[in-house]
Amino acid sequence: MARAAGYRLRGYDSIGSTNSEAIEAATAGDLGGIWFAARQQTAGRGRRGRQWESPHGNLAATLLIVPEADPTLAATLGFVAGVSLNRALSAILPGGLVKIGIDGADALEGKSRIALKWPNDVLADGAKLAGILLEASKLPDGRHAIAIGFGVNVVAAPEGLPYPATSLADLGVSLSAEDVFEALGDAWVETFGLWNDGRGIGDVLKHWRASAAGIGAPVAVNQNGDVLRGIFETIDDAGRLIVRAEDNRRIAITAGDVHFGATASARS
Ligand SMILES: O=C(O)CCCC[C@@H]1SC[C@@H]2NC(=O)N[C@@H]21
Repeated sequence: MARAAGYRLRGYDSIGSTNSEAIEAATAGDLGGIWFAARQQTAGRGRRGRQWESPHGNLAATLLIVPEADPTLAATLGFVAGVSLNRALSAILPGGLVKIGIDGADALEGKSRIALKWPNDVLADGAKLAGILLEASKLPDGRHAIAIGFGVNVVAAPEGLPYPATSLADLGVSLSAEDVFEALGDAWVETFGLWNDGRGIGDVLKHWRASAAGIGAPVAVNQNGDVLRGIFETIDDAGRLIVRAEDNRRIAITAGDVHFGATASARS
């Protein structure tokens, strides 16, 4: 892999899972500021215990960091990851570029082809292009090592999923995983600076909301088989999904699978 602005880099041609490698390194006392990037994963992991396909040529990269922020704030790094990936991919995809000023939604210009889907997906033209998996491991000194895993479908998208998926190649972009990694590394440094040990989470969330898919639209949220239907109102300042339920209750959701549309089913 090419370059990892501001961090150490461990590159692999093929590996089981960059997230597993990062957590193992942290457990062995390697304390962060390291990117683990691979051209292929043989045991890639997705959210909620799912498998993540990482054929040769797609990007699999994990950043291992040990933030000073407390664990609740550290969990908001998923939004830093989403905003970073959104910035990197919006700059890469023709017609994907949207100018987002530091003040968030007010500075949004035009409409991007790239959107963020709560909690951790990146969509292109409505289909899943990339996913993020955030995992934490408690260190002996009480701090938490955070592994932030990014999977981007660069050359191929998985088939047979219950939702649409796409790749940069499908979208007519012929870039390498190295190119995408470089763009992601730069966008991460910028967005992580904005996060500022958690003090800037409000600004990060403004950016996230400005690129969010489905705000104001019908949504179905599947929480381990329980399905909540309503209108997706916003993401609150803790990063929770706020749904106005059909019985008018305002419900804050911390985990679940989201499906958009008036006929949103609760497929995962
Ligand atoms: O959408 C999801 O379910 C999250 C996918 C996260 C995949 C990435 S690829 C790099 C890192 N290593 C893994 O095993 N998973 C994450």
